[in-house]
Amino acid sequence: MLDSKTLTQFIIEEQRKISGATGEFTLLVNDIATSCKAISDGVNHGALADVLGSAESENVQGETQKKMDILSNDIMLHVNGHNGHVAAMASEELEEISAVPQGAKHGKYLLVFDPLDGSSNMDINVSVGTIFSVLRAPEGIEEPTEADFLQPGTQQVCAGYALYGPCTIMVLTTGNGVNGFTLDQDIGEFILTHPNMTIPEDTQEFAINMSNQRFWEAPIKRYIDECVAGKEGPRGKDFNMRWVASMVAEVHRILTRGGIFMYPIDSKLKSKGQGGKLRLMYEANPMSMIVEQAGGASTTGRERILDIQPQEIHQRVPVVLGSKNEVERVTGYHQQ
Ligand SMILES: O=P(O)(O)OC[C@H]1O[C@](O)(COP(=O)(O)O)[C@@H](O)[C@@H]1O
Ligand SMILES: [Mg+2]
Ligand SMILES: [Mg+2]
Repeated sequence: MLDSKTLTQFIIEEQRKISGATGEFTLLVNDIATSCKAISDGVNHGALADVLGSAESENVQGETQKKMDILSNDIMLHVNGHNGHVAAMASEELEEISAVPQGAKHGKYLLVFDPLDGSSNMDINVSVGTIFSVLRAPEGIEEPTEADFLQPGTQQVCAGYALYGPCTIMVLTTGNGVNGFTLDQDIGEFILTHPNMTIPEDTQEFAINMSNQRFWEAPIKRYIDECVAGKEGPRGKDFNMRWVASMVAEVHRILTRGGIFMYPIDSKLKSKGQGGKLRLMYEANPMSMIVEQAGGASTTGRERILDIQPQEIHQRVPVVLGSKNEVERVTGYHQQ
């Protein structure tokens, strides 16, 4: 085991290639990794600790928060807010952005995160995760505002997730490919186990919540009908289907064996005045950077997600991501 690289060693080596790197980014990634180790420990305790079930509160999305949503949010804020590497943070579980505590040193990064993704799976012991995105804070500004966070996904310095499944894995990119690290619970270190993850351009596996079928737009209906028609249909090949209801688990499966994941816009979401289900800043953007860095593609069905100019911190967008040729086919159907 000791001949494998730890996450910290890997990031230090990467940063050495960047002239002018101060080491602050390495320390930030270390803090995020520490946060995810603590969240992993919480998740793994399940009913042994008071982390299952709902809290008596709602988040800005109008969703009833799970106890683990709140605990993981507190962990991310506490661990990353006190070490002087971030200037401010934003979270799925907070309506407003969170400035670093009074008196704490301000760092040069902005941290955006979904502290617990797939939280509807927490009580049924199915994989959940944490998703994060790192942006640069505007220089010389003491108190960043929400507007400073509203940068297109192409401006991300780093994006990653931790998946709390049968084992805990952290996957991240700093713009030089995608690497995965498995948490060795014995030594408490993330170890490089999945170097240079890539997504095959073709796939025969799709993921979508089929129960929304009657609300879908025609291009999505056509694409899924053709997949379901299989060999006998215009695609001439059979497709398999998966739906874990944790975006982190879907994306990890796609990074591991290919696939296409879709949470498209539909008439039900539109009727609620929503631009999609998933959130741009802390779900779609970080996952899109990872997917593109692994050779895949990520669109709304109509445009590249990383090119979108964000309008507000909890903005929702349609998501179609994964194996390049399938994503391009779905996007093509939207243009016809
Ligand atoms: O409940 P549905 O329609 O299956 O949606 C599942 C999707 O919602 C999410 O759970 C939303 O994320 P949160 O759990 O962080 O709110 C995604 O992880 C997942 O892909
Ligand atoms: Mg989520
Ligand atoms: Mg969440």
